Amino acid sequence: MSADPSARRGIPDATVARLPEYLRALTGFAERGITSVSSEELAAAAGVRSAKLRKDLSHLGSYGVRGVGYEVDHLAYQISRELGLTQDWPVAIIGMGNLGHALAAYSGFATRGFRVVALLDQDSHLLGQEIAGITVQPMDALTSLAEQGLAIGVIATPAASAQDVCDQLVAVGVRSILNFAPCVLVVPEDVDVRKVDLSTELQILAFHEQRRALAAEGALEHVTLEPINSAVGR
Ligand SMILES: NC(=O)c1ccc[n+]([C@@H]2O[C@H](COP(=O)([O-])OP(=O)(O)OC[C@H]3O[C@@H](n4cnc5c(N)ncnc54)[C@H](O)[C@@H]3O)[C@@H](O)[C@H]2O)c1
Repeated sequence: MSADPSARRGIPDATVARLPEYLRALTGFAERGITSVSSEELAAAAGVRSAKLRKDLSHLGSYGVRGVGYEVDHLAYQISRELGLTQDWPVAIIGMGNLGHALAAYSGFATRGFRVVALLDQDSHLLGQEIAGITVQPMDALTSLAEQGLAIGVIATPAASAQDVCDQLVAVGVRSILNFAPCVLVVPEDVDVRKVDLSTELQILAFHEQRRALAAEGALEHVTLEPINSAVGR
């Protein structure tokens, strides 16, 4: 996914990171039968300031129409195309424990263009089991799966195994990895790794909660309490 259209057109990473949120908001409008939205309405639904939204969307060449706003379906299509979601992305999940089970059963991937094609684990007790209609396979199935086409590998193993699993994915040509294990993965330059870590998010919330409490006690002077979303550039 490194050769995506956004990178070619120089769309800032921060903008790319907000596009899924705009898409989610637009999908919500479409589900309610709303066909056009103002930048203020869309910005509010996505939790960003409208000036930032307009700037983000201008990178896509989408400026809206004065007095009308943005056409919901068209903008959703533009964003989906930019994110590569108009293509089909076959996904393999590795590590079918608690998290792997939950991810496999999550129907939201399919509706966003990510098709879970394989579930893998090294535990012989799990092999052959069916989860969400897909049979769990051993790790050596990776090579033939990659030959059939595998775009993204999701790592849901313990941290101690994650690098090894990552290396196996890279060896069969997978270039996009979503890592849930709490560790840093070492990959070649042309491989993209995204890390999901709920504990980090909780720690950030705890930090802001603590600052709020200290400010309320007057223990922190001259502290401006910014909205927490500013931490991710909203
Ligand atoms: N990112 C998050 O927010 C978040 C949340 C929950 C859990 N986690 C992490 O997700 C991972 C999985 O958590 P869990 O509770 O599902 O664990 P689990 O122990 O229930 O499942 C792990 C699975 O990985 C398999 N496995 C281990 N080594 C393997 C290898 N080399 N190749 C293939 N499969 C292998 C095991 O057989 C097991 O089925 C852990 O690293 C955990 O810390 C992350």
